[in-house]
Amino acid sequence: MKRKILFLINPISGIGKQKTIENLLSKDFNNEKGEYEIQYTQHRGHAHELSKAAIGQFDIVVAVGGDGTVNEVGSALIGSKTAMAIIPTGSGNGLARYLQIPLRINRAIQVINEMKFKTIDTLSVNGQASLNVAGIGFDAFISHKFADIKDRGPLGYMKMIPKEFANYQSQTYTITIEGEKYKLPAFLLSFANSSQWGNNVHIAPQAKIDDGLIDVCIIKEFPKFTAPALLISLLDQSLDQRPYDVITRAKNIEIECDEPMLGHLDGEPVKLGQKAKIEINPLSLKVVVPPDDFNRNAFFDPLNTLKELIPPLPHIPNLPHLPKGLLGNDDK
Ligand SMILES: Nc1ncnc2c1ncn2[C@@H]1O[C@H](COP(=O)(O)OP(=O)(O)OP(=O)(O)O)[C@@H](O)[C@H]1O
Repeated sequence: MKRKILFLINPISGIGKQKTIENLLSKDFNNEKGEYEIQYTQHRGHAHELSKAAIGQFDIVVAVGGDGTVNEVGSALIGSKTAMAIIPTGSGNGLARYLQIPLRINRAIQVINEMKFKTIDTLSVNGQASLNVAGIGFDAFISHKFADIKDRGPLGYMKMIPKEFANYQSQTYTITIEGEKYKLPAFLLSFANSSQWGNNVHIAPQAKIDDGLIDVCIIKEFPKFTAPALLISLLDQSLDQRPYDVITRAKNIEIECDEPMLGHLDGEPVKLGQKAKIEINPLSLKVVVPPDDFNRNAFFDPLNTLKELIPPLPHIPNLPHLPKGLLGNDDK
């Protein structure tokens, strides 16, 4: 069966890799599997509008961009039969990396040729969708700053984060997880559907995208000189082993704060007000993923080969409640 595919290209995402896509599509897209159309997004929100209009007209909408573009496309397709595919050309590409979609455009096109589908969970934050990771606190503050700069790409983040970190003040939040309330100062609160923000920075190393649960990560206020240890644990996927931070799983979370909260949905800045309600929407979005042996059959990649030699971390069981000892009863 030939499928109808719409490529939506965000021309400002990342560092401009997407400029080669029309050439690569004419070379690498398998015309026996489908026929495609291409549209370029013209403004923020345009990919969402075009994706909504594509439901019933197209079988697959391809987000060619970063997590912001993926959020716009995926949020429009939730609950529909139209699937989302990704060609990662953004700055972080968190969801694409989690789903093991190659970062090289020609390889990502070959994934689409394979037409393998999977259904994933999505999150809702005050009624707005997040597909990868949503958050409140320092990461949200960075997403608001990043939205205003022209210097995109991973380097843009690397320049901005240390500068903003030096002056950032943690806020106190009241957190209700599955009916239990906690009050504490936190550097950031993350609500993870996949395991990573992007660029292989893992906020929730054990998160599974189809388990019907949100991995809630609370990074408590900490002395700034201990930041390198936190950074290492984010990079080597060991945040869940640090005694200072809390990762638990839940279907519903409520966050309250005396000040209006800045939030982000997949890296896109949002204003949340003084109350945020986060819920899981289980198995609500159809996506295109690589077949199991796709990356194994790729050309020899020494870094990937090395990664495969490292045994995976054991899967932690679901934790119904926050470990109270960690937060201290005075915080309740
Ligand atoms: N033509 C356009 N002009 C300006 N902004 C656009 C245009 N098309 C899309 N956008 C917006 O660009 C923003 C950034 O896109 P995207 O998130 O895909 O890239 P990125 O930020 O470089 O990558 P990542 O999210 O992976 O870090 C999104 O908010 C999107 O809505």
